[in-house]
This record gives sequence, C-alpha cells and structure tokens, in this order.
Amino acid sequence: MASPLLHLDTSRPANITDDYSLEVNAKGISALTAAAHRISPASTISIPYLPNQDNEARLATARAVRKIGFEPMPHISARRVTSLAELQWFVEHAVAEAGVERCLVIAGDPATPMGPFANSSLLIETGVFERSGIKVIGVGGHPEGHPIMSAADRWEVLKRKCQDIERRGMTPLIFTQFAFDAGIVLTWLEALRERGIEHRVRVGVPGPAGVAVLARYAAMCGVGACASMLSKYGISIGRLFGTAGPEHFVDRLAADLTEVHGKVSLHFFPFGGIAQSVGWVEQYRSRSELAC
Ligand SMILES: NC(=O)C1=CN([C@@H]2O[C@H](COP(=O)(O)OP(=O)(O)OC[C@H]3O[C@@H](n4cnc5c(N)ncnc54)[C@H](O)[C@@H]3O)[C@@H](O)[C@H]2O)C=CC1
Ligand SMILES: Nc1nc(=O)c2c([nH]1)NC[C@@H]1CN(c3ccc(C(=O)N[C@@H](CCC(=O)O)C(=O)O)cc3)CN21
Repeated sequence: MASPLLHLDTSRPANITDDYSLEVNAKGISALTAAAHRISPASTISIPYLPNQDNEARLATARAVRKIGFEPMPHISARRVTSLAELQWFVEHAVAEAGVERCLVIAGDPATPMGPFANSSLLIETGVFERSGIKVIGVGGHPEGHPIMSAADRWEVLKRKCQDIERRGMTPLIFTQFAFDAGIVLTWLEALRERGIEHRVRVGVPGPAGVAVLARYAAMCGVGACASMLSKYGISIGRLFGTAGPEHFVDRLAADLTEVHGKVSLHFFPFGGIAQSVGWVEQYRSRSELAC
C-alpha cells in the first residue's frame, strides 16, 4: 500500500502544526498511550460522541486521556442527550473524575432529537457547564455550509453561541468539520473575522487514510468530496485506491494564512489511525525544518 504522499514545499512556516488537537474515541486509547511521547504534553484530545459508545465509555476515555497527560475535551451531541439530568450527570462526572475543563457542543445527526435539546445553543443555555466548572466551550463552525441553516442564520447562530459562552464566563473555541478544499476554509475564516468573531478556530483536518475510508467518512458526515475538491487535496479520480494525507491541504493553509485569518490551529480526525496521524505530523514538521 502506498504511504502518504509528502511533497516538499519550502514556502510554509514551520509552526502550522503547533498545538494541534486530535480526536480519539474509546477504542483509540491504547494507540494514544503508545503514541503519547510523540505528542506535546497537555494537547487537547477531543472525544467524539459516537452512538455506539455510552456515557460510561466516554467518561472512561476522558479519565484515560487525563491520566496519560492530555487535556480531554468530550463532545456532547445535543440531539442524542435524552434529558437535562443526563447532561448534568455527564458533565459533573467528567469534571470530578477526569478534571475536564473543556467540552465541545454540537447538534448531532439524528433527524429527531432524542430528548429536550434540538441544538447546541440549548445545551449552553442550561447553565450546566459553567456551574460544573467548565472553562472552555467548543462550537461548530461551517465553512462548507450546514444541512439546514442559511448563510445568514449560520453567522447569527455562531455569533450568538460565542456571546452566550462568554457571558457565562467561559471561553469559546470554534471547530470546523474536516474538509478537502483549504480554499473554502480560508475564505470562511476571512468572513468570520470580518464579522468581528475573533475566537481561536481549530480547522478540521483528515489524518492520512485510505482514499476509500476518506470517501466513506465524507459521505457519512456530509462533507464535500466532489472531484475538484478531491483533486485539490491530491486525490485524482484515476487513483481512488491507496492512501492520501493532508499535505496539500495543510501546505495551502500554511502558505495563505495571514493575520487577517486570526488565531488558527489544526484539529486532526485520525481516520487512518492515531499512530498514522501523529507520524504524519512528525514527517511534515521534519520536512518544514529541512526546508528552513
Ligand atoms: N467536528 C465536527 O464533527 C463538526 C461537525 N459539524 C457539523 O455541523 C452540524 C450541526 O452544526 P451545529 O453548529 O452543532 O448546529 P447547532 O446545534 O448550532 O444547530 C443549528 C440549527 O440547525 C438545526 N440542526 C442541527 N443539526 C440538525 C439535524 N441533524 N437535523 C435537523 N436540524 C438540525 C438545529 O435545530 C438548529 O436550528 C453537526 O451536526 C455536524 O454535521 C460542524 C463542525 C464540526
Ligand atoms: N455530521 C457528522 N457526524 C459525525 O458522526 C461526525 C462528523 N460529522 N464529523 C467527524 C466525526 C468523526 N466521526 C467518527 C465516527 C466513527 C469513528 C469510528 O468508528 N472509528 C473507528 C474506525 C472504524 C473504521 O475503520 O472506519 C475507530 O476504531 O476509531 C470515528 C470517527 C463521526 N463524526
């Protein structure tokens, strides 16, 4: 099987991958433990709210992430939370048992909410987070659009969520879905800053993975993966097998990010495995250093 393609590019700054975060679910803890010495201490490890992992499994993952020396950031999927009591239980236990200080709130995919929360704003409005000691709340940003919201609604909802988080004494952090076209992300960052939203953005990046795996996750997550986007990513329609890494995507960000785009760091989705994503960052960094 082909290894992730890394193309030498001397134009990027060395620090685009500094302070990256990584998504790790319950099944990934042993791989995270094995790779821990290769990841900066206290890095944020976000814990997705997967339907096949229950609250106990998510809590155990958060405890393990903390024990290894990282900052656990559990996701809470509004539409999958069945009651206020469940939300309270989870957040309080996460704080008490894993020292959780940051959570990511996201609507989630169920067409019909399983409880009283149809969107992530309703989770924030409960007051559970600040009362439990949470300091940072992550919310979704949508460079590629949103299943139901118009552009105007998207900006309004994002602005309101950030304001509400700050009003409650916490710090907002914006996470974007993984994407294949860095140009769309750059344009969205400019629009975000034009609207006066200055909070740090963690740009979603797919880790190196099989092309078929990337296509499957893109379809599952509603991520744009048309031929032109994939081609910008470095995947040609004639080569739908093998592995693809985010080198073109990250190169483009590194080359084109300026002060106008504000505070930006990377958030990796390790679809091809945790060791592979961590290894990709190491290779990318060593090539940047060689190029300096
Ligand atoms: N890391 C990730 O996984 C990220 C994912 N996203 C995507 O954005 C989606 C929703 O964005 P949020 O900012 O959390 O929305 P939100 O919680 O702010 O909701 C905004 C509006 O969209 C409606 N809505 C949201 N999801 C819906 C669904 N599945 N069906 C019908 N209506 C829905 C809500 O009711 C609300 O009116 C996520 O579910 C995900 O697909 C965005 C950023 C990061
Ligand atoms: N709209 C939306 N819905 C989602 O469910 C979703 C997103 N967006 N954005 C990205 C995250 C990441 N997601 C996932 C979902 C499942 C696994 C998972 O089951 N991983 C297995 C590997 C399975 C495989 O080989 O493909 C694992 O062992 O980690 C990982 C990440 C779901 N996510």
